[in-house]
Amino acid sequence: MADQWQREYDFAEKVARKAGEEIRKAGESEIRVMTKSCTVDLVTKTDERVEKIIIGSLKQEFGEGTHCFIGEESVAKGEACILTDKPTWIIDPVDGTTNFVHGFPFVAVSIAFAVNKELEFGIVYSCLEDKMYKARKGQGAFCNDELIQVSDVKEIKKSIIISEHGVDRSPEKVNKIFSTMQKILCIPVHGLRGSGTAATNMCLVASGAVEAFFEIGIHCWDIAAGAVIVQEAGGLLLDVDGGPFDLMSRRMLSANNDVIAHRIIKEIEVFPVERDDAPTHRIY
Ligand SMILES: O=P(O)(O)OC[C@@]1(O)O[C@H](CO)[C@@H](O)[C@@H]1O
Ligand SMILES: [Mg+2]
Repeated sequence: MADQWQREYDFAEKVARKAGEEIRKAGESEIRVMTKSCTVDLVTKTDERVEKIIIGSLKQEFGEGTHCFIGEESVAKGEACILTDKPTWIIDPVDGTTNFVHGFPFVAVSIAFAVNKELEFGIVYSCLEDKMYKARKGQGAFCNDELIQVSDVKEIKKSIIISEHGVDRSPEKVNKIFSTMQKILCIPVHGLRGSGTAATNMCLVASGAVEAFFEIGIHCWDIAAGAVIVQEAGGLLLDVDGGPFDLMSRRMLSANNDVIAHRIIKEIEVFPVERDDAPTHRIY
């Protein structure tokens, strides 16, 4: 069916815009900060409220029980994080909560939709910049309705690379992350960056502002929407060891092309993380 999931896609954009408005408004008053897995893993009432608004709106539009949901804050409260073949929404209501709390201007709403474990579309609304990124499988990627494309740079020495350090601050992991960053910086690349939101980072790859973004320790809700956007903009997704991308593995490299991707992979010091769908999963 040609327009299957079109209604879901159109509605997701509306919901993302509404969620972004809520986040912008909430940022104007005092933000009450709480923590999740550790003292640097921040969450606010806005994260929880916006997730409820998104899931509530989707249930109202498409009917209770027809779709499954994986939402960051619902999982934090104990809901399952298992991707099945059923139509499933994968949601990060506020990607970049630390940025939101500090007034650092990159905060995104990330909404993806998967069927038979395949991502059908993704919406990333970078709400403080008012940039609506979206992509549907096979139909290209857009920012504010303009077609976007990854960069055509193939020389690593002419690239900008993004990575993030996450909230797990155990010295062994931090050492590996910074050792990887040091090696990449000293290739040398033009620069290293990080916006503080994985969803936005992926849109920066998709729109050609940077050549690659990789991270070990991200979650499916951080990257599901961005994954479609990067691929539809002509980029690729891989595991950080060069194997196939696995949404639930918490390991991801997105790049403009395979030359850049494999040059970065040579430098990445991989460390173990528990999968999102592991039965004993502890949220980081
Ligand atoms: O908790 P939040 O704000 O939704 O996630 C913020 C975030 O920085 O955490 C990831 C893990 O390091 C990031 O890359 C991701 O985008
Ligand atoms: Mg979040």
